[in-house]
Amino acid sequence: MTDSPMTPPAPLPLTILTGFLGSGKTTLLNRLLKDPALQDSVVIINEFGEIGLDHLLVETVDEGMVLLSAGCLCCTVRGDLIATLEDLLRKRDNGRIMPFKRVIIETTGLADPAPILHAVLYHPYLSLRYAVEGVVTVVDAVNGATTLDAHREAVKQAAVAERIVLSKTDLVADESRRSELRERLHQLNPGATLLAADAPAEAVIAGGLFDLEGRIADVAEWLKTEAVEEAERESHAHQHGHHHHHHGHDHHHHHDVNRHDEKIRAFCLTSDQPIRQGTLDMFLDLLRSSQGAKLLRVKGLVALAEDPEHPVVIHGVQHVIHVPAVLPRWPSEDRRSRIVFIVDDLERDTVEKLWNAFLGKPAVDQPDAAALSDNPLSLRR
Ligand SMILES: Nc1nc2c(ncn2[C@@H]2O[C@H](COP(=O)(O)OP(=O)(O)OP(=O)(O)O)[C@@H](O)[C@H]2O)c(=O)[nH]1
Repeated sequence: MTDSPMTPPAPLPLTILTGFLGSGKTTLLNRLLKDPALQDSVVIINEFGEIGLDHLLVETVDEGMVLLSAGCLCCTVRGDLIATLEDLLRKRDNGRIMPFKRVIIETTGLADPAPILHAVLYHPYLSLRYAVEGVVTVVDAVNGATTLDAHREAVKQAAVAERIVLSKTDLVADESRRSELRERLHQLNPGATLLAADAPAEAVIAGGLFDLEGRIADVAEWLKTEAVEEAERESHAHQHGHHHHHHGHDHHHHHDVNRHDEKIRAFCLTSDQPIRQGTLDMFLDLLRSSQGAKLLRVKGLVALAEDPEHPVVIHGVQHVIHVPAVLPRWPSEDRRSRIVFIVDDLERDTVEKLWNAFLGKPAVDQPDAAALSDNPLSLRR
């Protein structure tokens, strides 16, 4: 297919690579960039990330930008990430740099990936030219648990990830320690795919919403609603289980009430009926304005009543909820609208009530308007 002046060019996949200080981001990236699948990538490293990419450098193409051996460009951002992303597009469009096919942003270890996601998703032009594939978070198997206990940034990085790469497992001989960390990460972010440090490049960087050719890949994989729903059932059963052994039994599970990740949870809301565009917009807008800071991540696939054949993909981070893409078709037989929420200190119930109210669904614990007026015992005549 050739691009005519009328059709906008296909958006370039963009991946955000994050992970706590020293977790192994650069090590992973160095390995990935040698993979042919990631040729023609641009890597953007922010100003604190001055790590040893030097041995890969072959040629300086522009100020602050270097050509890596594997056909990747690398640039270090000192200022504005937005300006850099725009500049890269301009140079690519003018043929001044290679026609890169993908952008990878490596953040500093203390970064919250949310503002980076915001920057791209909310930008009127960048959001058209870049397709955010998601966040890849590196978690170090040696220090992972301690870091999660001590730093909320690390918990957030893991909570918003599409994929979590476990590094340094070679340094942890004790399998039970490794599986404990895996279990904790799964509780924190049931939708994330857990990968080994030597996982193939495509699995780490792509495999999200878009594949390496920029085509829409497996949205179900991206949403992972089943994993989220299952984790919800488990945690529900777990809570109920606790009520039954109230009489001073030891608890097998050690619960630290101060643990950062206890308040971060994921859940999934669905609807069998297509939703009117206006209703969806109002729901998301009200949620965003009332709970914005607590919405670490919102992602979904929604059937609109106006055009049920073409589902829309919802992408949101905290105060910004963006509708970047209308899919050409449903990715599977399942045509339910599904929205996955990753929230911080926000009850499922709060969001669900709002959702039900907007969709006109009767709430479970309170009768809807019709039930009230039809009820013979109701005081209304
Ligand atoms: N044994 C082992 N060492 C690793 C692994 N991954 C990274 N390392 C080592 O961990 C140290 C930190 O790795 P980096 O890749 O620099 O970590 P980073 O996340 O980029 O670090 P910052 O950018 O400084 O936050 C280095 O000494 C790496 O060699 C791994 O899977 N196994």
